[in-house]
Amino acid sequence: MSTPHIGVLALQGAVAEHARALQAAGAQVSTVRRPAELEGLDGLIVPGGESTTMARLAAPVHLMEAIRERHAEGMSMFGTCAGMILMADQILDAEALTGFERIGGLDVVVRRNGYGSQLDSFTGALTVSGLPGTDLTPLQAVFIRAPIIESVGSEVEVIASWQDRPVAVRQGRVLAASFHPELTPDHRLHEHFVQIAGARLSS
Ligand SMILES: NC(=O)CC[C@H](N)C(=O)O
Repeated sequence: MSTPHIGVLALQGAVAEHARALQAAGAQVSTVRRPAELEGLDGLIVPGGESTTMARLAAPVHLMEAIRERHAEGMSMFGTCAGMILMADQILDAEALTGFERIGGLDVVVRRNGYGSQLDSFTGALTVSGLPGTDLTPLQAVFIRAPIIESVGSEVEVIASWQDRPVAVRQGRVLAASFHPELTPDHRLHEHFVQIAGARLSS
Protein backbone atom coordinates (compact mmCIF):
# COMPACT_ATOMS: atom_id res chain seq x y z
CA MET A 1 0.00 0.00 0.00
CA SER A 2 1.33 3.47 -0.77
CA THR A 3 1.71 6.01 2.03
CA PRO A 4 -1.45 8.06 2.65
CA HIS A 5 -0.94 11.78 2.04
CA ILE A 6 -2.56 13.86 4.76
CA GLY A 7 -2.85 17.64 4.94
CA VAL A 8 -3.16 19.81 8.02
CA LEU A 9 -5.18 23.01 7.66
CA ALA A 10 -2.60 25.60 8.68
CA LEU A 11 -4.50 28.86 9.04
CA GLN A 12 -4.18 28.93 12.83
CA GLY A 13 -4.06 26.57 15.79
CA ALA A 14 -2.26 23.34 16.69
CA VAL A 15 -0.70 22.69 13.27
CA ALA A 16 2.86 21.54 14.03
CA GLU A 17 1.69 19.11 16.73
CA HIS A 18 -0.73 17.42 14.32
CA ALA A 19 1.94 17.24 11.62
CA ARG A 20 4.33 15.51 14.03
CA ALA A 21 1.67 13.04 15.19
CA LEU A 22 0.75 12.22 11.57
CA GLN A 23 4.39 11.63 10.67
CA ALA A 24 4.71 9.32 13.67
CA ALA A 25 1.57 7.53 12.41
CA GLY A 26 3.23 6.87 9.04
CA ALA A 27 1.63 9.51 6.81
CA GLN A 28 3.15 11.84 4.24
CA VAL A 29 2.22 15.29 5.57
CA SER A 30 1.76 18.74 4.09
CA THR A 31 0.16 22.00 5.22
CA VAL A 32 -2.87 23.60 3.57
CA ARG A 33 -3.59 27.32 3.33
CA ARG A 34 -5.03 27.55 -0.18
CA PRO A 35 -7.48 25.38 -2.20
CA ALA A 36 -4.73 24.22 -4.60
CA GLU A 37 -2.93 22.59 -1.68
CA LEU A 38 -5.85 20.16 -1.23
CA GLU A 39 -4.97 18.53 -4.54
CA GLY A 40 -4.10 14.86 -4.21
CA LEU A 41 -4.74 14.63 -0.46
CA ASP A 42 -6.23 11.41 0.94
CA GLY A 43 -7.16 13.14 4.19
CA LEU A 44 -7.20 16.52 5.93
CA ILE A 45 -6.96 17.40 9.62
CA VAL A 46 -8.70 20.58 10.70
CA PRO A 47 -7.00 21.37 14.01
CA GLY A 48 -8.13 22.92 17.24
CA GLY A 49 -7.61 26.63 17.76
CA GLU A 50 -10.37 29.16 17.26
CA SER A 51 -13.14 28.27 14.83
CA THR A 52 -14.13 31.90 14.24
CA THR A 53 -10.55 32.89 13.34
CA MET A 54 -10.16 29.94 10.97
CA ALA A 55 -13.49 30.68 9.26
CA ARG A 56 -12.47 34.34 8.79
CA LEU A 57 -9.03 33.49 7.41
CA ALA A 58 -10.49 30.89 5.03
CA ALA A 59 -13.17 33.19 3.60
CA PRO A 60 -11.12 35.26 1.10
CA VAL A 61 -9.90 32.13 -0.75
CA HIS A 62 -13.14 30.09 -0.25
CA LEU A 63 -11.16 27.35 1.45
CA MET A 64 -14.08 25.90 3.44
CA GLU A 65 -16.09 25.33 0.25
CA ALA A 66 -13.03 23.77 -1.42
CA ILE A 67 -12.58 21.36 1.52
CA ARG A 68 -16.27 20.40 1.31
CA GLU A 69 -15.89 19.70 -2.43
CA ARG A 70 -12.73 17.61 -1.99
CA HIS A 71 -14.43 15.65 0.78
CA ALA A 72 -17.36 14.90 -1.54
CA GLU A 73 -14.79 13.53 -4.01
CA GLY A 74 -13.32 11.13 -1.43
CA MET A 75 -10.92 13.00 0.88
CA SER A 76 -11.29 11.94 4.51
CA MET A 77 -11.48 14.57 7.25
CA PHE A 78 -10.53 14.66 10.93
CA GLY A 79 -11.74 17.66 12.95
CA THR A 80 -10.42 18.25 16.45
CA CYS A 81 -12.02 20.77 18.81
CA ALA A 82 -12.43 23.95 16.71
CA GLY A 83 -12.01 21.70 13.64
CA MET A 84 -15.00 19.64 14.72
CA ILE A 85 -17.03 22.85 15.13
CA LEU A 86 -16.24 23.71 11.50
CA MET A 87 -17.45 20.25 10.36
CA ALA A 88 -20.62 20.10 12.48
CA ASP A 89 -23.88 20.43 10.58
CA GLN A 90 -25.38 22.46 13.43
CA ILE A 91 -23.82 24.77 16.04
CA LEU A 92 -25.48 26.27 19.07
CA ASP A 93 -24.02 29.63 20.20
CA ALA A 94 -22.93 30.25 16.62
CA GLU A 95 -23.33 34.05 16.55
CA ALA A 96 -19.62 34.69 15.99
CA LEU A 97 -19.67 32.35 12.99
CA THR A 98 -22.72 33.91 11.33
CA GLY A 99 -22.05 34.86 7.75
CA PHE A 100 -18.95 32.66 7.41
CA GLU A 101 -18.73 29.48 5.37
CA ARG A 102 -17.95 26.33 7.27
CA ILE A 103 -17.22 22.83 6.04
CA GLY A 104 -20.18 20.86 7.44
CA GLY A 105 -20.77 17.21 6.61
CA LEU A 106 -20.81 15.79 10.14
CA ASP A 107 -24.33 15.13 11.39
CA VAL A 108 -23.91 16.40 14.95
CA VAL A 109 -25.10 19.36 17.01
CA VAL A 110 -22.29 21.02 18.97
CA ARG A 111 -22.16 23.77 21.56
CA ARG A 112 -19.08 25.98 21.33
CA ASN A 113 -17.14 26.35 24.58
CA GLY A 114 -19.61 23.92 26.18
CA TYR A 115 -16.91 22.62 28.52
CA GLY A 116 -15.58 26.18 28.81
CA SER A 117 -15.79 28.74 31.57
CA GLN A 118 -15.40 26.93 34.90
CA LEU A 119 -13.19 24.14 33.61
CA ASP A 120 -11.07 25.79 30.98
CA SER A 121 -8.76 22.83 30.53
CA PHE A 122 -8.76 19.29 31.86
CA THR A 123 -7.69 15.78 30.96
CA GLY A 124 -9.96 12.74 30.83
CA ALA A 125 -9.06 9.08 30.32
CA LEU A 126 -11.12 7.64 27.46
CA THR A 127 -11.84 4.20 26.14
CA VAL A 128 -11.97 4.58 22.36
CA SER A 129 -13.55 1.88 20.22
CA GLY A 130 -12.23 0.80 16.83
CA LEU A 131 -8.61 1.90 17.24
CA PRO A 132 -5.99 -0.10 15.35
CA GLY A 133 -3.64 -2.38 17.27
CA THR A 134 -4.02 -4.30 20.47
CA ASP A 135 -3.25 -1.54 22.97
CA LEU A 136 -6.38 -1.16 25.13
CA THR A 137 -5.00 1.42 27.58
CA PRO A 138 -7.24 4.49 27.95
CA LEU A 139 -6.43 7.50 25.80
CA GLN A 140 -5.53 10.63 27.79
CA ALA A 141 -7.66 13.37 26.23
CA VAL A 142 -6.88 17.06 26.74
CA PHE A 143 -9.95 19.34 26.61
CA ILE A 144 -9.36 23.08 26.08
CA ARG A 145 -12.47 25.29 25.87
CA ALA A 146 -13.90 22.25 24.18
CA PRO A 147 -17.21 21.98 22.34
CA ILE A 148 -19.92 19.71 23.74
CA ILE A 149 -21.50 17.27 21.30
CA GLU A 150 -25.16 17.73 22.19
CA SER A 151 -26.56 15.11 19.81
CA VAL A 152 -25.53 12.86 16.95
CA GLY A 153 -27.41 11.73 13.84
CA SER A 154 -28.26 8.11 13.02
CA GLU A 155 -25.23 7.65 10.71
CA VAL A 156 -22.80 8.83 13.39
CA GLU A 157 -20.95 6.27 15.49
CA VAL A 158 -19.88 7.39 18.96
CA ILE A 159 -16.37 5.96 19.47
CA ALA A 160 -15.61 7.58 22.85
CA SER A 161 -17.62 9.19 25.63
CA TRP A 162 -16.69 11.16 28.72
CA GLN A 163 -19.14 11.56 31.60
CA ASP A 164 -21.90 10.05 29.44
CA ARG A 165 -21.46 12.50 26.57
CA PRO A 166 -19.93 11.66 23.18
CA VAL A 167 -16.47 13.22 22.74
CA ALA A 168 -15.21 11.34 19.66
CA VAL A 169 -17.33 10.28 16.70
CA ARG A 170 -17.02 8.77 13.25
CA GLN A 171 -19.32 9.16 10.27
CA GLY A 172 -17.82 7.19 7.39
CA ARG A 173 -14.77 9.13 6.20
CA VAL A 174 -15.19 11.83 8.87
CA LEU A 175 -13.59 11.53 12.29
CA ALA A 176 -14.07 14.20 14.96
CA ALA A 177 -13.09 14.78 18.57
CA SER A 178 -13.93 17.44 21.17
CA PHE A 179 -10.41 17.21 22.56
CA HIS A 180 -6.79 17.64 21.36
CA PRO A 181 -5.26 14.23 20.47
CA GLU A 182 -2.13 15.97 19.09
CA LEU A 183 -1.08 17.24 22.54
CA THR A 184 -0.34 13.81 24.02
CA PRO A 185 2.32 11.30 22.91
CA ASP A 186 -0.33 8.63 22.22
CA HIS A 187 -0.88 8.68 18.45
CA ARG A 188 -3.55 5.96 18.15
CA LEU A 189 -6.28 8.32 16.91
CA HIS A 190 -3.93 9.69 14.26
CA GLU A 191 -3.07 6.12 13.24
CA HIS A 192 -6.80 5.39 13.01
CA PHE A 193 -7.31 8.42 10.76
CA VAL A 194 -4.38 7.50 8.54
CA GLN A 195 -5.96 4.06 8.09
CA ILE A 196 -9.38 5.55 7.26
CA ALA A 197 -7.84 7.98 4.75
CA GLY A 198 -5.60 5.30 3.24
CA ALA A 199 -8.38 2.70 2.85
CA ARG A 200 -9.27 3.90 -0.64
CA LEU A 201 -5.63 3.51 -1.74
CA SER A 202 -5.66 -0.21 -1.06
CA SER A 203 -9.18 -0.88 -2.42
N1 LIG B 1 -9.32 24.26 21.75
C1 LIG B 1 -10.17 24.67 20.85
O1 LIG B 1 -10.09 24.32 19.67
C2 LIG B 1 -11.24 25.58 21.33
C3 LIG B 1 -12.31 25.85 20.33
C4 LIG B 1 -12.88 27.23 20.50
N2 LIG B 1 -13.57 27.35 21.75
C5 LIG B 1 -13.77 27.57 19.32
O2 LIG B 1 -14.90 27.87 19.49
O3 LIG B 1 -13.34 27.56 18.22
